Amino acid sequence: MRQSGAVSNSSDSLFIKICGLRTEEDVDAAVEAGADAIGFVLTASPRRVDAATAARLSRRIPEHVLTVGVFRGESLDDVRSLAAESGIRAVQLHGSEDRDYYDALAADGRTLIRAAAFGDSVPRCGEMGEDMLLLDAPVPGSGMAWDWSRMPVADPGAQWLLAGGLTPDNVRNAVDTARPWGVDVSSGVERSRGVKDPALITAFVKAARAGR
Ligand SMILES: O=C(O)c1ccccc1N[C@@H]1O[C@H](COP(=O)(O)O)[C@@H](O)[C@H]1O
Repeated sequence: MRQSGAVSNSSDSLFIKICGLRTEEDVDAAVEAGADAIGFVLTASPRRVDAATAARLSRRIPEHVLTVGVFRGESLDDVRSLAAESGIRAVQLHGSEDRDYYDALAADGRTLIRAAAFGDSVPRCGEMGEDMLLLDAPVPGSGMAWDWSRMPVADPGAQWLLAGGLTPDNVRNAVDTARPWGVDVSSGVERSRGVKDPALITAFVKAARAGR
């Protein structure tokens, strides 16, 4: 792994990313609960924030928590300028970006997360030079789950995150079944679409790490 993108878990346990945060209250809840990464959606979504808001919220986040910008289909120039303006350290890409695109962001020193839908062929972490691979449902941010039970027979490589339809109620079973390096959640910690619930954020982190 590139040194610039090196990522470690805060507690040598499951890596936990909470995504789509928009308020100070939600950011504080995620940090206090022990999240390893916090995501800001900088692309079209009910959870979208502008770069200035992401920058303001990022200033509340301690250094050991990775700040992530989520993108889908933006040009390289747009991602670069939004990442610089918001001050996020990692970039999560949901589009069909090519290797040159990844390499350019890596050269900027960004940690890279490649998002892919789980399908017939399982992608491997690092194929595009990314630091983490996120395996998600076909529609990201929809709250829809996929068949995690297929994961023990597939091998996506070291630092892969399970996403798609996770909740405080199902995350422990999902982790025990699929054995990911980390998990990522958005819809499952919301009281309504795009509106996070701090109590659900706390419950998610607690449930994900239960017994660890
Ligand atoms: O949250 C969104 O609206 C979104 C938009 C565009 C790309 C990704 C998005 N979210 C990502 O979706 C997964 C899982 O979400 P969920 O828990 O099933 O709602 C997560 O990685 C988000 O970062």
